Amino acid sequence: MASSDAEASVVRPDASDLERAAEAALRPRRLDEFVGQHVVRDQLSLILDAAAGRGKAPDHVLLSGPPGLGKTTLAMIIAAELGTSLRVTSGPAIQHAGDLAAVLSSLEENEVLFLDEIHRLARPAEELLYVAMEDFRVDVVVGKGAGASAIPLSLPPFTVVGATTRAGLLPAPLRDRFGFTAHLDFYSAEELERVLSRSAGLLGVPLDAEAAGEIASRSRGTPRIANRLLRRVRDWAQVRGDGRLSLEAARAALEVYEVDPLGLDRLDRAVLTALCMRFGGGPVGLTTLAVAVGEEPETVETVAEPFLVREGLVGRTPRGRIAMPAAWEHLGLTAPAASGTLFT
Ligand SMILES: Nc1ncnc2c1ncn2[C@@H]1O[C@H](COP(=O)(O)OP(=O)(O)OP(=O)(O)O)[C@@H](O)[C@H]1O
Repeated sequence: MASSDAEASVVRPDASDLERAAEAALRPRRLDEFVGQHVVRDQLSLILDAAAGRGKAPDHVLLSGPPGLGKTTLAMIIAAELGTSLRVTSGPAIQHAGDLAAVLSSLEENEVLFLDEIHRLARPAEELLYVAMEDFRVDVVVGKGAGASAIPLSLPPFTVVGATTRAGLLPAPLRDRFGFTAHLDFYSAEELERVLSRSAGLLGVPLDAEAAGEIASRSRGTPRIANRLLRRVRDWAQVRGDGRLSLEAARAALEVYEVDPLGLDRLDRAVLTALCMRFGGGPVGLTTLAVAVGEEPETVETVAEPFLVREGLVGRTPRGRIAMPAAWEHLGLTAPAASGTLFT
């Protein structure tokens, strides 16, 4: 998604470059500051303590889950807890196997290599990565064609932390090279309230408990969105209020940014409205639906749809997308009697 799209909406879970800079200040630095995800935290803490006790690099770690739930944050925490540095790259940034070989061969002992969007690595780079992760070796190919030969180059021990929003797209041989795989889940409203009160403390703004509750309930279970909404409420309180982040300030600011009580934004509502009003509740194909709302199919599928499906507003069927009863209700519309047959 283009960064301009991300900046245009406060509730999309992706982050633009500007957004990332604002986020950096709010990132938890250590495992005990990381809110929620208790099981993952506990498992990770065992792995890190054991590795520290042995004085060795821990197993490779794969983190999966939707955007904005803390994968990058956890990778940084892993490096910090191990007292080592973090090298960051991503699947799309690696065009050729040689690019990855260059990164791997410059790693220092026990460093952590964060590979974001690992499902987007090109196949030759993926194959090079298997060997590097398993045998701590890269084969540097010299020459071309029949005269080409591979010179093995040993690497110091290191840990790969891979992150993906699409774990299902990872080929099994790559998945198998990770000794620990964790799936991050959406956060509860109570956990998001804790994220918000920590962030408000760091920003030095007074956040009322009711306001924290209101923002949390409209944050789509996502800390990145919670922090973003907090900053927008802070702006409102500073410019139009008395500086205090009260319930009133939260509601007024969220109205200005068109975040509705479920946390839906303009694109979500456009999708629901098109589904119900133009297509009678569906089923309708993704491409047709995307044209109707003036967006790319990929944006509708990866940005709007997961949350709408999770909230039970949209259903996916082999014949296309359908509006669920909750969608009609949310828009204040009455479902046509015939649409009931879609669910039987
Ligand atoms: N468990 C948490 N506790 C407190 N803050 C969190 C937590 N998880 C995420 N955050 C906040 O949310 C922001 C987004 O997190 P992060 O960048 O780690 O997400 P991500 O899963 O890597 O997203 P993407 O896949 O889009 O890169 C961080 O800046 C951090 O402030």
